[in-house]
Order: sequence, then structure tokens, then C-alpha cells
Amino acid sequence: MNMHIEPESRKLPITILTGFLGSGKTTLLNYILTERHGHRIAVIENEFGEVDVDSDLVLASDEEIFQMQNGCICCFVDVRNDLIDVMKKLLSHKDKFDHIIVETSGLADPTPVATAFFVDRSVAEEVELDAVVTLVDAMHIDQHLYDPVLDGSDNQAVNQVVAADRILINKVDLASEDALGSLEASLRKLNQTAPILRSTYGKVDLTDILGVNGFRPSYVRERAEILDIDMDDDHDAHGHHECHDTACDHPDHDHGHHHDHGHGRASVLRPHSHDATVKSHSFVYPNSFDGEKLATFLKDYLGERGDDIFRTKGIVSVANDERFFVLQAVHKLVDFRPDHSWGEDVRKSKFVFIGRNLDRDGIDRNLRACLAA
Ligand SMILES: Nc1nc2c(ncn2[C@@H]2O[C@H](COP(=O)(O)OP(=O)(O)OP(=O)(O)O)[C@@H](O)[C@H]2O)c(=O)[nH]1
Repeated sequence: MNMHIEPESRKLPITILTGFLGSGKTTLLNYILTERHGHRIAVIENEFGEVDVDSDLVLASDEEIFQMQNGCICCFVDVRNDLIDVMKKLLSHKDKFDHIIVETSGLADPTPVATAFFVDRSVAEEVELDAVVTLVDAMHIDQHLYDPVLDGSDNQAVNQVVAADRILINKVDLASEDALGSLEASLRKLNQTAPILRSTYGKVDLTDILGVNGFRPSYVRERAEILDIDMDDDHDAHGHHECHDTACDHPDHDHGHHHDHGHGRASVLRPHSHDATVKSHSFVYPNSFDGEKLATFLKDYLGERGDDIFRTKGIVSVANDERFFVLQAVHKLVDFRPDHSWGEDVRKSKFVFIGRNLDRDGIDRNLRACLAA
């Protein structure tokens, strides 16, 4: 008898995890990766800033983690093509996973990321978007939703809320019940349909955000049209590149001009303007720091300039201490604490500062002044 075996019909669900800088995406991811939930998850991360800090902060587990650091996932068609390449690799051993999470950088618009999965036909046949999950920092979101500097240009904090299929207000421990109520009301004005959930340190019932089948393709199609993204064209992996990210300071990226290596196709991505005033600067030092001096500098400096400096992260080697220290700051809120031992790893310290009006030389000078004698 001739048996006809059906090809695997179930598509691999993808969650796009987004949210402004410091909203708690990595925290939620770590919660997901360490929680027993029955899903086998692969993670694709796109970090903002050329020195990778996040991979040191994601808790190691059986899951597979792929870093994509060559630019902003929503701006660069090349990066979205890389996403497709990573996806193809994952699909080649898809028996190992039953869910993929794509964590966008904090300044990304999730819509161009979502469209990437429709553009490549071979991938589109095998995956389906489960939901765009947007984290909102209960303490800091207002200053980004109503950012006066962005008057008239694309506001990614707003876009992230508008595109959400699930909104997770995180850091509820830092906001009053009244503030949470009015935040919910303003989020509801931006997005009438997405369920709004609350969490502290990303702790949420995972069945509310994973495997929810909450994605709205019609919304993405509409928004793709506004962004001039052609979702019906089947692109080759490296066909087209438009670069407009003015924020990333990756050495390979020249943001002063517009370069387009199109091959005569219709435009794939019309430039959407990230906030050109937001920059990222990274610093790497081979020597160890005086922990107390550094902690004092960070508290004072960010206390003074933390309105403009949105996000600071670091992995720090502190003299006479076996452990590496983790720096996590969101605006003026600084957390600097020891983590586990360096073990065999080569000690070095790396910092990323993201924000407006960054004084690169001044930060470098100040950090050097905190190095151990
Ligand atoms: N108080 C409080 N702090 C939180 C909560 N969730 C996360 N944090 C802290 O907020 C900081 C930023 O969290 P991350 O998870 O790294 O944020 P992120 O969205 O991944 O940041 P980017 O990668 O820069 O976009 C860290 O210091 C976290 O420990 C929360 O619910 N309450």
C-alpha cells in the first residue's frame, strides 16, 4: 500500500518581543528561558550598540541564542535578511524547537521586523507570527511616548505600542496604582485591541504571551504600506540595502549618506526616521576598575544627565574581586552589582551608553579616572 505522508503541517510560531530601551525585555526573556513552560525556545537577539553586552546577561540554558549585532533590525534590510538567514538555519533543525522569540533592539519599530517573515516565501511557508509582545516601562514610558524632541518624526515608543498584540506594563513595583491606571488609559488610546497585562521583573503568566495566536496580519499589511515595504516580493537574501539608521555608531555604518544597492527592484523600505539625536557609544577597557569610584561616578553622572542618557549597560572587572560586576541603568536609576565569578574568562570591562547629547570624550575620561591604581 502506498502511504502518503503529510509534510509537517504545523508552522513554527514566532513571538516578536519589543519595548523601549530598558523596559525589561532581557529580564522577561530570562524569566521565559528559566521557567518550565513546556516550550523549546530559540532566541534571536538584536542589540543596539556595537559592543555586545546582552549576551552576557542572558542566562545560559539549553535554548539556542543567536545574536544579530550588525545594525538595527528594523532599519537595515541587510539585517532583516540576516534574520531570514538565521531563521533558515533554525528551520533546518526545527525538530529542536517549537517556538522562536525575536527580541528587537529597544529603538526598533517591530513592523518591518514582522514583515521580514512574509517577504521570504520559503520561510513564510514554515513559520507564523504568534504575537508582537510590547513591554512598557511603567516608570519611564511617558517621557518617550510624549517626547517633545520627536515632534513630527517617527516615535518608536509609540510605534511599539501601536503594533502590539499584547502589551505588558512592566516595573509595576515602581509606579503607583493611579499612575498605572492613567498609563493604561493612554496606552488604550494608542492601541484599542491588545490585552494589557502587568508584571514585575517580567513575571507574567506565559500562556498570556506565548502561543496566543494573537497576530494581526491586516495591521502589519496596512503599516507596511505606510512604510513602503513590499511584502509580496520574494527577495533574494542580499538583494537590497537602504541605510538610514542615524543612531547606531557601528564603525561599518556611515550614517551621513544614503546608500542604496538596489537591483532595479521597487523600493523595499522607504526611510523611516529614527530619532537622529539618539546615539550609542561603547567603551572597552582591559584594566580593572575601582568599584567604589565607578559606582559613585555613575550615580552622580547619571543623576545629573539621566534625562538625556536613556540607557547604560556594562560588564565590569573590579580590582581584587573574583566576580564580574553588571551595570544596568535606565535613565537615573542605576544598578551596579557583582554577578558570578570570571572563572577562565579573560577579564575586561565594557560599557554602552545610549542617549542624547552624549559627550563621548567626557565619559571616556571619567571612566578612565575610575580605573584601579
Ligand atoms: N524595579 C524593577 N526593575 C526592573 C523590572 N524589570 C526589569 N528591571 C530592571 O530594568 C533594567 C533593564 O532591564 P532589561 O531587561 O535589561 O531591559 P531591556 O528592555 O532588555 O533593555 P535594552 O536591551 O536596553 O532595550 C534592569 O536593571 C532590570 O533589572 C521590574 O519589574 N522592576
